[in-house]
This record gives sequence, C-alpha cells and structure tokens, in this order.
Amino acid sequence: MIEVKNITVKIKKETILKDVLYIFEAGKIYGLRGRNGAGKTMFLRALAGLIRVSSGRIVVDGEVLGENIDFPPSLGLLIENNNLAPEFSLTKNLKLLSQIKKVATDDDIEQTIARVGLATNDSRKVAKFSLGMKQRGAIAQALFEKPSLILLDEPTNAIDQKGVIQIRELLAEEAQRGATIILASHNLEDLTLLADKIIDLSDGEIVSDV
Ligand SMILES: Nc1ncnc2c1ncn2[C@@H]1O[C@H](COP(=O)(O)OP(=O)(O)OP(=O)(O)O)[C@@H](O)[C@H]1O
Repeated sequence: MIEVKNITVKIKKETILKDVLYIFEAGKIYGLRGRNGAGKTMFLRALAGLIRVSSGRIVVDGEVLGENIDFPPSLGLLIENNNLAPEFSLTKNLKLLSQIKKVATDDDIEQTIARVGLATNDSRKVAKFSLGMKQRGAIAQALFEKPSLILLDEPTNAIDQKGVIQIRELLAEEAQRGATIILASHNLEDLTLLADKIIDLSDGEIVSDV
C-alpha cells in the first residue's frame, strides 16, 4: 500500500504538486490523466523517490520515502526514455540489471521478454530496435523482477495495436499477482480498459478520482 499524505512538490518557486492526498492499494491499477504539464510525470517521479517532496509524506508499506527508505524497495519504473544500454541485447541488459538485486532468474528474464512480445533469441543490440521494440523492452525492464510497485509513464506509446492488447493483458496479470500499478496516459482506451480508478490531475492537484 502506498499512502500519499498531503504532498507538495516545489521546484524553485513553482508548485508542481499541491497537497496531493491518495491511497494506492495493492493489486489495483490506477490511471493518471491530465493535460500536458498537469504533473503526472512529477507525481510518478515523487512516488519513485526520484524527487523529494517539499512537504507531506509518501509511505510505502509503512516506510517513509526519504526517511526510512530512499526508494520503494520493490519498484518497476518506466518514465520517459528507456534506460536500456543501446550497445547490448535486451537479454544482456536484463541479465546485467538482475545482478544488482538478484531476485530474477534467467527464466524470469526470458519469460518477460516473451510476454512483452519480443523474441527471446534476438541477439541484436537494443540500438537496432525499432521505437516500439525499445518501448516493449523498457516495459520488460520494469516488470522482470516482479516488483510490487509498477510506475509507468505512457506505457503503450509507439506500440502497435496487437502489442497494445498484449501489454494491457500483461498489466492486468501483474495486478492480479498483487502489484500496485500506476500509469500516466493520454490514451483514454488504456485508462478506461485497464484502470480500476482514474485520477484526474490539473495544475498539480487531484481534481477527481473515478
Ligand atoms: N525538470 C524540471 N524542472 C522544473 N520544472 C519541471 C521539470 N519538469 C517538469 N517541470 C514542470 O512540472 C510541471 C508538471 O510537469 P509534468 O512533466 O509532471 O507534466 P505531465 O502531466 O507529465 O505532462 P505531459 O502530459 O506533457 O507528459 C510542469 O509545470 C513542468 O513545467
């Protein structure tokens, strides 16, 4: 469970998030909706521990972000550009990353690559991937360690129609496994088909939650 307790985020003099209060439950998918600049990405960044709140608290399973923990301990993240190393294959990227936490096996890596609709035996460098393939690879990176919190900014960007269906199914399965999923999207279909709750952000404030 993620408790967002009246957080405000200020960068220089600008207030980016204003007194945001919300509770995200395990096993649910939440969609963040709002105009360009509404604060969706910044909200995801704050939840990921990538920016610090100016006031309020984010509590992840009882631990306060920035106090007891620097980052959510079990986090899958896709924000803006993917972080895959272009000079390696996707498998090698995930194998290298898996050395850090040592929670994912080679089987987990292979299965995740297949689940995002990519070939498990593709030895090409990520640099040679198409845009949509890179995006699928980035989703694989966010999911391969079976994290309990999954934060995704525009996950279906650049993905073809069949792939979008695949990714939606995949995210529904992740929620069924018990993950909390929060995704920012301009794709209304993604939000309405996937999200248990749609949170509307406007000028850094939650204006509705349906
Ligand atoms: N690196 C930054 N430094 C300072 N302000 C920033 C930075 N990045 C974004 N902002 C500001 O934070 C506010 C929220 O931006 P954010 O990127 O969260 O919007 P968004 O809802 O994700 O928009 P979009 O739909 O365009 O992705 C905007 O006013 C933006 O100008």
